[in-house]
Amino acid sequence: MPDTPLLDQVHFPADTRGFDIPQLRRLADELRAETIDAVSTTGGHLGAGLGVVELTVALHHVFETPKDILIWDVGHQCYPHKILTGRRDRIRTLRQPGGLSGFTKRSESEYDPFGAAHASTSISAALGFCAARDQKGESNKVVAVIGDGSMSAGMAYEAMNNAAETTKQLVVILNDNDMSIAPPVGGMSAYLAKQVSGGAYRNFRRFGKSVAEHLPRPFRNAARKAEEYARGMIVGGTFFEELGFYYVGPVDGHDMENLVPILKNAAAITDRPVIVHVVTQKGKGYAPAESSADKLHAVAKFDVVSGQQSKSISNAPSYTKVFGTELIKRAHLDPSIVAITAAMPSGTGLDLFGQAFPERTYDVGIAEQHAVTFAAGLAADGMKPVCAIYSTFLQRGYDQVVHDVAIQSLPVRFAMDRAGLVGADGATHAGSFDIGFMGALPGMVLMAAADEADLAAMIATSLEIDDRPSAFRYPRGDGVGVEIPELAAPLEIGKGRIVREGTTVAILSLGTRLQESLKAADALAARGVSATVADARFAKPLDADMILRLAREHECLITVEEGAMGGFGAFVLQLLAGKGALDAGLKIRTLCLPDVFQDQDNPVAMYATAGLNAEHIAAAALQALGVEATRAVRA
Ligand SMILES: Cc1ncc(C[n+]2csc(CCOP(=O)(O)OP(=O)(O)O)c2C)c(N)n1
Ligand SMILES: CC(=O)[C@@H](O)[C@H](O)COP(=O)(O)O
Ligand SMILES: [Mg+2]
Repeated sequence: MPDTPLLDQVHFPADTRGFDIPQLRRLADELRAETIDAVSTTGGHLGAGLGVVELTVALHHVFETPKDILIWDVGHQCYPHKILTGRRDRIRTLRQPGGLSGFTKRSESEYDPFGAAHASTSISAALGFCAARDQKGESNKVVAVIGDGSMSAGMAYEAMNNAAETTKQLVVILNDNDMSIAPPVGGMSAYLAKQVSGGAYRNFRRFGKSVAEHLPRPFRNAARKAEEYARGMIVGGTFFEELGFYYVGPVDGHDMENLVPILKNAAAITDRPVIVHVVTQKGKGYAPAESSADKLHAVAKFDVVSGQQSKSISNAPSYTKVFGTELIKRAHLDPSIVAITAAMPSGTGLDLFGQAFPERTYDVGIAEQHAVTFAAGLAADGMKPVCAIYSTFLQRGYDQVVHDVAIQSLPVRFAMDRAGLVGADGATHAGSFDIGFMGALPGMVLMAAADEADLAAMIATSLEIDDRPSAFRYPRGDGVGVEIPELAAPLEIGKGRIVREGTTVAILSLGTRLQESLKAADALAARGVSATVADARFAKPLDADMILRLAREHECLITVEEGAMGGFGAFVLQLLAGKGALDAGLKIRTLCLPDVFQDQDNPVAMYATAGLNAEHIAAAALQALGVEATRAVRA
C-alpha cells in the first residue's frame, strides 16, 4: 500500500523492524508532522521532541523495545516516542486531566520503563535496570537518552562515574542539540561543541566523504560508516573514554542512513558501556521552531501554518515578571546583590536581570545542588545572593540548603517560583512541599506572597535579612492586579496582618489563598456566620501573638495553604498545642493540598486548587461549627 501513510501501519515499534532506511526516513517525516499537529492542539513541549524524531524512529527500530529498555531524560521530548508506542490515539489528550502525561510515565505504558521530568536522572535509572538484568542473567540492552543540557547536572556524572564498574549493557545516547532551555552553559557544553566542530572531526568528515563519493555505489555506504567510526576514534570523546565508555561520534542525529548502522553497532558492543554522541537540532523540521531563540521549547496551542500561539492575555503581570523587575530595582541600589539561576533564566525572570546586570547574573546550568552551595559561598563572602529556583527543582538542592546554608546561617535569599500547583506539568513540577521542607529549618525566614504587591515587599524584606537564610514563595501565573509601590517597604519579620475583622470564625490564610479566604468570609456572612480573615505572610517565624489571639477570640480557626500536609497548618497546630490553646476546645481545621500527587491520574488538584477554594473553606468552617451546610456554600 504505497500511498498509505507508514505511520498508519505502525502501532508499535515492532511494526518498523522490517522497514528499510527510506521507509524509516518516510516514517520520521510523517511522525514529525503528526507531532507538530498534535502539539498545536494541546500545547506543551515542542522543540525537544522535533529534534529527536529520527533518533526515536531509529532507536525503536534498532533496539527491541520494550524488552530492551529505553529511558528518556527529562522526558519532555517523548511525544514522538509516545506516538510510536501505541499512544497515537491519545496524543491529543496530552497534559490534560485524565489524559497522557507530558513526560514519560510508568503507569502509562510498558514503553515508559521509568518516569522523568526532572533532568539528569536517566543514566542512574538505566544503571539500575542494567544491574537488575545482570542479577537476573538477562542480556537485554538498556538505553538512556540524555540531552547536552541535562549533562550539566552532577547526578549525570555520579552515574557516568559508576557505569563502567556496574555494567556492560548500557548505551547512553547523548542528544547534543547545543541547547538547554536557553543556550547551554559550562565546560561540558564547550567540550561537546569542540568535539563537533573540532578540526579532526571536520577533516575526517571531508576525508571520509571524499573517499565515499569516489567509490562505486554499493561500497559508498560502507565507506561512510567507516568514516563515522574513524571519526569517533580520531576525535574521540576522551573524557567519556576515561570513564570507561566506548565513545562513538559525533554522529548526525537526523541522518537515518548513518544513525541506524551506528546504533546497531553500538548495540553489539558487549565489553563496556557505550556513549553515542548524536548531534541534533532542537525544533528540527518546523520553521517557527528552528527560527525561535528557544526553539519553541514550550508552547501554548498554536496555528501550524503561522506558528502563532494562542496565549491568554492578563491585565496583571506574572509573579515571575514582578520578581525580575523588583530585583532589578533593588540591584540598582545595592551592588552586593547577585542572582543565580539553574538553567532557567526566562522561567525565573532572571533573563531580565541578566540583561540589566550581566556581570551579576550566574546561570550554573542544570545544577541546583551547585547553585545553592555556590550561593552560600557568595553569601559567606559578603554578597547578597538571590537564588531563583522553582520550588520543585529546589528539592534537588535540599541537602545543600540544610548543610551549606541553614546550619551556617548564611543569608542566601531563595526565590521559590512555581510554588503550589502548576497545572499541566503535573506532579513532577508541583511546588507542593517547600513550606514543609524550608519551614522545618531552624533560623529560616519563610514568606508566602498573597499577591504581587506582597511579593515586592517580601523581596525587600529578604534583601534586608543579612544574618540567616530567607525564602519567599509565589505561584506560577499572573498576579491579581493590585498596585505595586515604586519601592515596596520591607515587612516586619514574623508579623501577619488582619485583613477583615469578624467574631466567630478565624480564617488564617498563607499566600495566594487570601482572595479565596475573603470570598469564604462573604459566603459565611451570607449564612449569618461572622469571620475574621488573617494573612499569615510568614510560615516561619509564625506570628504567634496574632495566632494565639485568633484562637482565644474565635470559636473556630481554619488554616489554608497551597502546600502539602506537614506545612503551615502543621506549624500552627504545633504552636497552639504547645501553648495549650487547644485545651479550651477550639474547633480547628487545617486545609492543605490532598495527600496525593497531582497529575493526569489525579486531576482533582491539577487545575483546581484541590479543595482550597472559597466554598471549601466556608464548608469546613460550617462543618467545624456543626452548622450543616444544607446546600453547597456558594462563594
Ligand atoms: C532538575 C531540573 N532542573 C531544571 C529543569 C527544567 N528543564 C527542563 S528541560 C531543560 C533543558 C534540558 O536541556 P537538554 O537536556 O539539553 O534537553 P533539550 O531540551 O535540549 O532536548 C530544563 C533546564 C528540569 N526539568 N529538571
Ligand atoms: C520540561 C521542564 O521541566 C520545563 O520546561 C518546565 O516545564 C517549565 O515549567 P514552566 O512552564 O512553569 O516554566
Ligand atoms: Mg539540549
